[in-house]
Amino acid sequence: MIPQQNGLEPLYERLREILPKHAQDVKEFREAHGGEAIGILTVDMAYGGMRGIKGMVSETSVLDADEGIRFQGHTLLELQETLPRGPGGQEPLPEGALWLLLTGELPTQKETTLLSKDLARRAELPHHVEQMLNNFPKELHPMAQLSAAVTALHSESKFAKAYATGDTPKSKYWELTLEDSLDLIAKLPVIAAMIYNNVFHNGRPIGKIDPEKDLGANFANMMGFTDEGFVDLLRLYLVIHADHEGGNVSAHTTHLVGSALSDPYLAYGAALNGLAGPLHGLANQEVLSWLTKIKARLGEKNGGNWQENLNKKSLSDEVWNTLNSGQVIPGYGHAVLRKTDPRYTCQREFALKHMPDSDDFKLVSMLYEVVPDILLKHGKAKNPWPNVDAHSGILLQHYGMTEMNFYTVLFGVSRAIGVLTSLVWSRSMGLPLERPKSMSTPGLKAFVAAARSELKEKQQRSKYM
Ligand SMILES: CC(=O)SCCNC(=O)CCNC(=O)[C@H](O)C(C)(C)COP(=O)(O)OP(=O)(O)OC[C@H]1O[C@@H](n2cnc3c(N)ncnc32)[C@H](O)[C@@H]1OP(=O)(O)O
Ligand SMILES: O=C([O-])CC(=O)C(=O)O
Repeated sequence: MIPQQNGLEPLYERLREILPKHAQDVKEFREAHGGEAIGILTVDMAYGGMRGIKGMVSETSVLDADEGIRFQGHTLLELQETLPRGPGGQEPLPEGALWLLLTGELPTQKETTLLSKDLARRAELPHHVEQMLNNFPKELHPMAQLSAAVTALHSESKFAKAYATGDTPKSKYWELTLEDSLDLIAKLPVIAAMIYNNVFHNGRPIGKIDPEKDLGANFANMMGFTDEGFVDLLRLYLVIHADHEGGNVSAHTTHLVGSALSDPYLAYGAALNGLAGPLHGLANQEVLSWLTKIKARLGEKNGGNWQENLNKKSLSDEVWNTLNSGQVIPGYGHAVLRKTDPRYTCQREFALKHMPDSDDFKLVSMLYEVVPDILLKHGKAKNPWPNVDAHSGILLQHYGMTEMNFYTVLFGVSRAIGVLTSLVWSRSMGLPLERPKSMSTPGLKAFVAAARSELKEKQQRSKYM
C-alpha cells in the first residue's frame, strides 16, 4: 500500500522507530495527566485572536518570546553551524532542516544528500498543473497562482487515494501523509519557478532539475539565478522561514484543515492563502514596497538621490507619517516575540558579510535604530522590534531578484517544510479533528454574570459558616 521509497528507506525505518514510540509516550502522558490544567482563559483571549492560549500541540518547533524559534530544540544559530552545507556554500541546506524536523535528529551529510536526491526525483509536475500555471494571467498575484496550483495537485495525493479505498488503517496515515508531503515539498520549487518565469520573464523555460544538485541550487537555477551568493542566500532563506511553532496562521491552517483528514495538498493550499495576508507572509512584500516609497520621497527634491537625505530625522518623519495614516509599520511587531527576531539577526549577519556597503542595507539598518523607539512612543505595539520580514527583501534585491510581488512565494516554498512535517507528527499521534468551542457575546455576558453570582453566593455562604 505504501509506495516504493526509492532509496529513502533509512529515513522511513528511523521514523517507524521514532513516531510510534512517541505516540505511545503521548498516550501514557495523557492517561496520567490528561486532566491537569495548563492555563486560564479570559474574555479578552476569546476576542483577542486567542493570543496566549496554550491550545494545541506542535512537535517540530517551539517559539520563545525572547529567544525566538528552536527547531527540535536547536536555535537557528546552532543550525547554521551544525546542519550540512551545500557544495562551496556556507549556509545550511533546507533538506537538513527537513530531516531534523521529521526525526528530531541532526542529519549527516549522507542523509541530507539522500533527501536532495529523493526530492529531485519527485519534482515533476502533472501536465494539468503545468497547463494551469501557463494559462494564468500575469496579473494574478503569484500567491494566488501558488495556492491554486498546490490545491490542484490534489490529483496526485496518495493519502486521498488510499483513504478512498476504505481499508487503510489509521496506523498507516502518517506514512501516506509523509509521501504526499515529500512530493509537495519537491514540487513547490518547480511551481514557484514557473510562476516567476511566467510572470516576470515572458514564460522563459525553467529547464531541467539536476539530480546531483541540492534543492536550493536547483530552485535558484530554475529561476535563472546561478550566482553562488544567491544560491547560498536561498538555502538560508528556505531554512529560516521553514517553521515557527503551531499557532501562526499558516501552520495553524495546515493543522486545522489537515485535521479533517484533507490531504496535505488541500491543507497546504489553504495555508498559503493565509500566508498571502499582509499581516503574515505578505509582510515581506509590504516591507519592500514601503521602503521603495520611502526612497522615492527622500529622493523627490534631489533628482532621485535618496541616499543624500537618509538620516534619522527624515526616517523618523516617514515612520510617523505611516503610523499617523493608520497603517502598521511592516516588518515590525509580532504576536509572540518580544525581542528582535533571530531570523532578522541572521539575515543582518548575512548582509554584514556579503553586502556591507549596500545603500538598502544602510536604510534597513537605520530603520532598526529608529522604529523601535517610535513604536514605543506610539504606545500600541506590544513588540517594537523587527521580525523576519523586515530584512529579507533587500537581500533578494541585492542579487537581482527585484520583483517584490514574488517574495511571499519563496516563503511559501519554505514554510511547507515545517508545517507538513508537523502534519506527519500529528497523523502519527492520531490527533483528532480540531473543533474549539465558540461563544456569542450574549452567551459570554451570561456566562460571566452567572460565574460572578455563583462566586458571590459562595462568599456569602462562607460568611455564615
Ligand atoms: C512571518 C510573520 O508573519 S511575522 C509578522 C509579519 N507582519 C508584519 O510585519 C505586519 C506588521 N505587524 C503587525 O501588524 C503586528 O505586529 C502583528 C500582526 C505581526 C502582530 O499583531 P498583534 O499580536 O495583534 O500585535 P499587538 O498585540 O502588539 O497589537 C496591538 C496594537 O498595536 C498595533 N501594532 C502592532 N504592530 C504594529 C506595527 N508594526 N506598526 C503599527 N502598529 C502596530 C496593532 O495593530 C494593534 O493596534 P490596535 O489595537 O489598534 O488594533
Ligand atoms: O509566528 C507567527 O505568528 C508569525 C511568524 O513569524 C511566522 O509564522 O513565521
